[in-house]
Formats: sequence, C-alpha cells, structure tokens
Amino acid sequence: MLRIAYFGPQGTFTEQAARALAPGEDLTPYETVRLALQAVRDGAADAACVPIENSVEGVVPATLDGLSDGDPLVATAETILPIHFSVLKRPGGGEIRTVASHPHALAQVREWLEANLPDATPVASSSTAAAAVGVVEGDFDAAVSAPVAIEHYPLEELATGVADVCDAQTRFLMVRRPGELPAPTGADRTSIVAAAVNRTGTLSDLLVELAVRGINLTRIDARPTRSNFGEYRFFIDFEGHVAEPRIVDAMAALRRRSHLRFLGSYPRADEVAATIEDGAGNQDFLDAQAWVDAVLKGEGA
Ligand SMILES: O=C(O)C(=O)C[C@]1(C(=O)O)C=C[C@@H](O)C=C1
Repeated sequence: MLRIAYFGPQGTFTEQAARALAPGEDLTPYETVRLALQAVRDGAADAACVPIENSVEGVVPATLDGLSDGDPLVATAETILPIHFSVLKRPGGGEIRTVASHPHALAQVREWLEANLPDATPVASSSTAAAAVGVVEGDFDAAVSAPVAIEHYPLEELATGVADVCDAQTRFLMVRRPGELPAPTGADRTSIVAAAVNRTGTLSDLLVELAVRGINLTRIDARPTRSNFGEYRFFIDFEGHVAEPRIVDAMAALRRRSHLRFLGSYPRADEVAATIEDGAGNQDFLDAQAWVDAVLKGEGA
C-alpha cells in the first residue's frame, strides 16, 4: 500500500483530492503543505497531495515555494475539485463573532460573509479543517470548511453550498521523488519553474521558446526568489509531455536560457488534448531531425 501524505488535518479539500487520486492507499495528514512535501523528501511518504491553484484566488504560494526549494519533486497526477463550502458551528452554539478558514477559502466566501455574518470577524487558519478543529476547541465560533469536515468533527451546519462563485474549482497535484514518468496520453500538462537573470526581455525570451514551437501555456505565475529583492522565479505550465519530441526541443531551449527545474509531466484532469500547430507536431520534429541526421551522414541536403 502506498503511503500518501496530504495537506490536512482530516477533512480538508486536499484529503478529498488525495482519496480521488489514490483510492484505498494509506493517507496521513500533515499540518502544512511544506511538511507534507518534506515527508516525501524524507522518505516517510511515497507521494504527497497538495493544492496548487484555485480558479478564484489563484495559486497556493506554499505549494509553489515548496516545490521550487529543497530536493526535487515531480507531479505525476492532478485532479480538479469543485469548491463550495459548509459553514460549521458548535451544536447549539451562541453568537458568531469569529469565523475562521484558510485564506483562500475566506476569499471565496467574502460576499456571503458580508451578507450573512456581517458582524463576524474573519480569522485566517492553516487549512479549512484546522478552522473546524478550532471551532471544536472553542477558539472560533464558526469555520468555513469542506463539506466532508462534518463527518470528522462534532459540529453542525449553519449553511451548506456556500460559494461567491458557484463554479469555483481547485486543482491538486500528487507529487513524488523523481522516478519513472507517467506515460504520455496526448492530453498532458508539463510544469516547470525557471529562474533567469534579471535583464531586459528575459521572460519574453523564455515564452518565445514555447510560442515558436506552438506550445500552449496553461498557467504562468511569478514568485520572488526570496534571496534578492526584485528577482523572480517563473512557474510555467504548458500543454504536452516531456517524452514528446516537440517538448524535448522546447525544454532543451529553456534549459539553455534559465535555471530550470522540471516539476512533472502528467495527464490533465480535464482530458483536454494538446493544441498542435501546423508544422509543430511531434512527427514534424522527428522528420526535421531525420533530415539533419541525413545531412550529417552526407546522405541528403
Ligand atoms: O484547506 C483546505 O481544505 C485545502 O485543501 C486548501 C484549499 C486551498 O489551498 O485553496 C483548497 C481548496 C479551497 O480552495 C480552499 C482551501
């Protein structure tokens, strides 16, 4: 049985994602994303499930920083969950003066809180489930939690199906120590982080390497390097798998232009097939390479 670390405690959306990605495996909650990733690096877990981006609030900084620092880890799978919340309180309970949750969750229910609990003070907690634990322990009066949290904690629902944006989604990754890659499916995503020198055109030079090969971006984010003010790392997701000739070509070019870390090639949860531009398909790259090989052997021109 695989040992799967996940961003917990029990009852987070991430636990739900881990169950979807690794059904029947041995799941262990860790209090922070960093600790879940560390468990994989230390060998205490075979893989970790962590949130990466939300359609309303954007990226999860702890995950980006956790993947770019420390020993390399690579994503082997992703899943996307619809996000709507339950607001939980102690049974009976009294006035709701504080309402706690993960900052991403609070940001996704801001309008609901203003309309329904205008006098309650929002308080940030390490996860949606940590907020539920805090309510059980009397630290807060209510928690904005994943619907499954009610199964883990002796709380009652003040409201369910809460979301300012009704079709909000969060994407989660399963990451491991580098090893065998998942096979290409034709509907894959590749994730990288690139640090380049601070000079005019650096970012555009990186993006051009993808654009000229007809490779479609699915996400780009910048995070500070944390060492030199004003220096950034670029987290780039694009369509395709590193085992494809067109992606190999792009990765080699990016590697020449930046300090590059490969963060994985894995099947897309939405199964959207990669866009292939005319003349930029894998066979086009293979044919071009075969032509160059023939030239080198003196067999063609
Ligand atoms: O706290 C949780 O339940 C999580 O799994 C984290 C997280 C996030 O990081 O965005 C996941 C989904 C929701 O968007 C809110 C919180």
